[in-house]
Amino acid sequence: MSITIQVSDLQQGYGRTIVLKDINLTVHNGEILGLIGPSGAGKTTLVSTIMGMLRPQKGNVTVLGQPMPNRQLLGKIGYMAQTDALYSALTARENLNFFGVMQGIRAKPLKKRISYAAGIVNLTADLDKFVKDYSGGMKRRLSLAIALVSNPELLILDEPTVGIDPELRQQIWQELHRIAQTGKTILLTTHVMEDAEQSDQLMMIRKGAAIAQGTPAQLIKDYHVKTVEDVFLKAGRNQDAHITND
Ligand SMILES: Nc1ncnc2c1ncn2[C@@H]1O[C@H](COP(=O)(O)OP(=O)(O)OP(=O)(O)O)[C@@H](O)[C@H]1O
Repeated sequence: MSITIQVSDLQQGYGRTIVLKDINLTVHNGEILGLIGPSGAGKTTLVSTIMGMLRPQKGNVTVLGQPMPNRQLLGKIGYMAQTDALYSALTARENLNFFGVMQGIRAKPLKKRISYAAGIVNLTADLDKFVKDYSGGMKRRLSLAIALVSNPELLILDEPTVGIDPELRQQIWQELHRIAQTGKTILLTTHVMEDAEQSDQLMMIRKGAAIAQGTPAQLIKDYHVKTVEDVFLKAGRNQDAHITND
């Protein structure tokens, strides 16, 4: 297995504010890494740094062996942001087409990829509706379809399952596992424990620090608890005890 993402001794923040400290992370191809943590923990900041949208304050980030930021790699990364960046005056199909063309996909394969991506997120019947008439959940699904359209080496999904019903969530997870099995790497952020349980590897972030890392099964074993949620709660208590003792 080769390494898709390598983060070494990362410190990141905005201006003088430090948001993340001492972050080390290795994600291999074919793996799904779940970043889990409470609101404001620094998940999006880490994802943005891996994408190359933010330059590390300290430390290094490489993606597919290249130091980030690196514009040339953007074509190999599919990104679903937390807030939907869609053209509401266009139809869903036109949005998919636009982003596909931006990624350099030729017309014939793009048509196929649009059918595939729309199918995964159950939007086939709504492809020709204007995005302004979409519900919030439909917009999330369309954003996910856009991230899937180019079949990228690395798929980065910021809270992909928000506003998505349990049945469709299951279907999306099946597809994410299938994509990973083809050797692609997936990084996603979530608040949802079911998503965490589905990930191959987890990184729990709280108050800007990585408080636990490993496979869900290993973490449950190491923390002597029954669920991933319990791991998170216990790791959080340990962190607070450390902060109080320092
Ligand atoms: N552009 C910015 N300028 C200044 N501070 C920021 C900026 N973006 C985020 N922050 C701060 O950085 C911290 C981490 O934010 P971040 O969005 O990374 O958290 P998160 O874990 O993704 O949260 P959520 O789950 O709510 O999306 C927060 O305190 C936030 O206020």
